Amino acid sequence: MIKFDEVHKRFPNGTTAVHDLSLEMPEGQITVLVGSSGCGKTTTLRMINRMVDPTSGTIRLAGKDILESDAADLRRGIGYVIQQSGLFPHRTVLDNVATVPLLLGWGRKKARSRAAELLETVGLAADAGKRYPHQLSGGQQQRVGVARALAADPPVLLMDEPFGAVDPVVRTQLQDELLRLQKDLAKTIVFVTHDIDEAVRLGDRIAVFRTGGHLVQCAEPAELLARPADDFVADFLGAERGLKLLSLSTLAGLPQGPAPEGGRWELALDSARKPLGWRDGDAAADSPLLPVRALRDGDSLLSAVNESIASPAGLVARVDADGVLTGVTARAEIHDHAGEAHISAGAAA
Ligand SMILES: Nc1ncnc2c1ncn2[C@@H]1O[C@H](COP(=O)(O)OP(=O)(O)OP(=O)(O)O)[C@@H](O)[C@H]1O
Repeated sequence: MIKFDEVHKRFPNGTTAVHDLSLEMPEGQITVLVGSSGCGKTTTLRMINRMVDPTSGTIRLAGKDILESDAADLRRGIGYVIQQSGLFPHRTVLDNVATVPLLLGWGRKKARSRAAELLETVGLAADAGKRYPHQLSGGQQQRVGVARALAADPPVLLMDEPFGAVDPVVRTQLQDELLRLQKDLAKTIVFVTHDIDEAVRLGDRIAVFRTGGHLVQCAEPAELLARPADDFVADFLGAERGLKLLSLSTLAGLPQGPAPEGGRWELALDSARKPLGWRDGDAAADSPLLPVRALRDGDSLLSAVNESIASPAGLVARVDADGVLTGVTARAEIHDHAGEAHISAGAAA
């Protein structure tokens, strides 16, 4: 969908922000650009909607050289989301989202009804539309920013550190929301972050840059984690690279056995057979239960490793979609499986 061919950007002050970049961003996928500060991610992004023009090289969008398009026309097909949401402070949230449809001549009523629909799509209550941006939390403002970028239904979405300014819990919610939206919308998304966990979570492909605007490696997350191209990429991925890889596999397929009975640890269940906690047979009868975090098949192998360490019984409780116990899996089994998952990711890469 987007193709960079030997693209170079040198600013008038002599800084080379992007160095001979050749990179493809496939249609309907999320390509994440990562790298430390100043390595050229934002410049790369802004060249796609012609906020910055390359010094040399070609960028094609759906096969067409973007320099041949009128910049305003080009931008109509490209949504843009930035860190501070960039909302107009004196317009209501609804009117902020309706901005582009109004510019496209949709008429006020249609533009507003589209805006209201989008606010719901991004998980905001209808009354949020009547408020002004400063009356919303940072996370809510980011949702409005996403809604506004989607307003004209552009095939391409550029997102520059969109969730950088919110706390980790809200950030995870926004990431989940984006993945949920993307399942239905299948936009071509280019997403800039310097958070490698965010990149692994969101990216279909991850492009790692280093200072001077050099692309070092572009690969699917599992390949990147299993086979970093060099020490720079390995360092950037961090010492927990093996654990991050486990975040990409799920528990599905891991055998489970019956919950233990008669030993020291017993799983307390409610009347619907949902796990309540671990009962310690050696403790006084009225002792509180120890916490259990039951996992579903779709949960990651990383959360299973974590729970297997946290579980006093060394067992992970497994539940179905309704939270009802299906069985337990032992710590050793999970660790063996995690090791195998790691080896096969390396071999497949
Ligand atoms: N308009 C400009 N004029 C001169 N130099 C610029 C300009 N814009 C960016 N640069 C420089 O180009 C390099 C790349 O900047 P860019 O913003 O693309 O990096 P980045 O990877 O997005 O960084 P960050 O993560 O800090 O946002 C930096 O050295 C920056 O100082």
